[in-house]
Amino acid sequence: MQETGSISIHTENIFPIIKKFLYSDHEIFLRELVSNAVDATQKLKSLAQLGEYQGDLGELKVRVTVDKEARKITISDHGLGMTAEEIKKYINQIAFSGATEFVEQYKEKDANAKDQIIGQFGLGFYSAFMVAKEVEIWSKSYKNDTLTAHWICDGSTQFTLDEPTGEHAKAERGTDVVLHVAEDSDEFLEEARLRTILTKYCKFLPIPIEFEGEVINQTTPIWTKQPSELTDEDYKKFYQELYPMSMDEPLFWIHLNVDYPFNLTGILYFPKVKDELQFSRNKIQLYSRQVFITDEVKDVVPEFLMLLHGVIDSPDIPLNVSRSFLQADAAVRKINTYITKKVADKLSSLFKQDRAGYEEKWSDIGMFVKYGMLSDEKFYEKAKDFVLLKNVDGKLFTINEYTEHIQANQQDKNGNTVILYTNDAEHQHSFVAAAQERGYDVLNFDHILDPHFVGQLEQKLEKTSFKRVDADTVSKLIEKDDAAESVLTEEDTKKLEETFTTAIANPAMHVKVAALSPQDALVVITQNEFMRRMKDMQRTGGGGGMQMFGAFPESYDVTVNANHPLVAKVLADGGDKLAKQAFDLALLSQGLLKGEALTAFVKRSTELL
Ligand SMILES: Nc1ncnc2c1ncn2[C@@H]1O[C@H](COP(=O)(O)OP(=O)(O)OP(=O)(O)O)[C@@H](O)[C@H]1O
Repeated sequence: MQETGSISIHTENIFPIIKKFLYSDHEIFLRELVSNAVDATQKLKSLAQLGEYQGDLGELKVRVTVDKEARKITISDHGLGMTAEEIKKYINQIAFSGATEFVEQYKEKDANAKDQIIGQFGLGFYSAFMVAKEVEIWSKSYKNDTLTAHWICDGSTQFTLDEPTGEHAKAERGTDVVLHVAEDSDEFLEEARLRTILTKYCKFLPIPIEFEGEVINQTTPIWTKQPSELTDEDYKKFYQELYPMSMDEPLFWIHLNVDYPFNLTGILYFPKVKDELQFSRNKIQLYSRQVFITDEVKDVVPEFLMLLHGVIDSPDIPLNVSRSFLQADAAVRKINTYITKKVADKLSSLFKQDRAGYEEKWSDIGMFVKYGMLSDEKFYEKAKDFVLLKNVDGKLFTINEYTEHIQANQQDKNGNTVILYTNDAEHQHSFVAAAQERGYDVLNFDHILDPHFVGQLEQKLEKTSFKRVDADTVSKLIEKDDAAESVLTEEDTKKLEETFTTAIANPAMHVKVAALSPQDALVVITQNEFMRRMKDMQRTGGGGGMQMFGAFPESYDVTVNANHPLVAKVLADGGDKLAKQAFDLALLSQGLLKGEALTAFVKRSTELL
């Protein structure tokens, strides 16, 4: 048997679901109803432009009022209104949108209609029942000779509709939606609460919204204008309006404006960020046709750009967003890619057009750039030409400039370039100084992201490795052919190693004797680059397989310089005291000598004097 048919829905069952679960936040009822009122007004303006309405437009405001005593909230507009027939069609049929129908009907005549009308699902109106036990509509259509339509519904599937005349007739064109607020929604009868909601969602709606006698919105926010109409001051002023609490001016901004393959406008500001990873999320505000949706932009804006501030407005982002929806939405993915590209292009042009200005801002934008490179391959490809590396003298280089800069001096015997860095120039001063004495350059990688960044650069750059200055003795940092020869016999080498091992008496310190230059220190304490990096990564949340390295105890290499003039003394009788002293001095120079060991060292030094 084969049969086709249509699936039926029982309204009694589906209705509560729409009311309660469609929107997670009850406060958005106001956004929905004000949006409808704005739509009704925009539609009337369109009709007037097309000559289909020739009457007087009057003052096109949307008014919101609250009467706490009578437990009523009223949303009134002076828009196109509805006849009783239209209420039956648009309101009584859930999920039939008059907005969509209007756009369809007029899209040929009025190309802008699509961009101006907010509604699209035919569901928004019913969000009123999230806070109201009864909703009334009083409406009068713009069409000549129509009666007032009066609709009442208590949130069940029953409604009444009549066309009152005489004193009950509505005098003016437009619609009043009256909510009789339910007992459990008292909060929405508070003026302050309503004002907060209105300012949150309706601050930039294109039609004036009056609440308790005061217009609460700006109808043409600057992102809807052309960049050529705007001055730097306009952008800064708008920033201040968006973030009244912010003390700092933004560093620079990007005015977004696309209409193909999706629609998006907005302004993204680069704020001043201090060195630490201060993730001030929830800063970018997401709008759809000037209606605020959310400041949870996680899925629309790439993670690394969450530190940016500003607004994004896209009608392609549905109003009733839910997270899972956003993630899956193809338009949202495209927006994400577009924003990344725009930001990269902006940084690139700043870098090219004003290198000095760019360098000045580097301490603020460096983190965005590095984070972006780490989290987005496409961004890496663009940013590799404008990411800057800073050396210990404060000079900034691009990657290419830097490799050029150290080319002559910092190649090892296998032709690999070795980039030296410190993560704490003060702490590792003796190593930095030793490297500089050799004519090496040392980079400053002291940001929390830098261990990851170093890892990334090492993978990307060919024949290049990174070594922290304290990873080895200076002569071994970059291995050259001119290795010094040891002046010690094998027996003395062994004895020297034993003397030090006994004097140090710490299993975490691995003593080895090496032939360094006589000018180098007698003892150098280093930490293996690989192990240390793994530990660093683990500390900053490298996660996964990195965990195991954290469990290893700290371990250091203690290199004793076989060619140092003092070696003879250590090898002589009683040399262990000298060995201990030399080891402590090495610890001291790295800030590793503390507590009891430090006291003992001071005491021993005094005795020696
Ligand atoms: N104040 C109003 N004036 C005139 N018509 C209105 C008004 N409010 C609602 N309508 C009509 O009722 C229809 C349904 O409204 P509803 O809010 O449920 O859906 P929508 O606005 O079309 O879409 P969305 O679910 O995206 O908000 C609207 O499309 C419109 O035709």
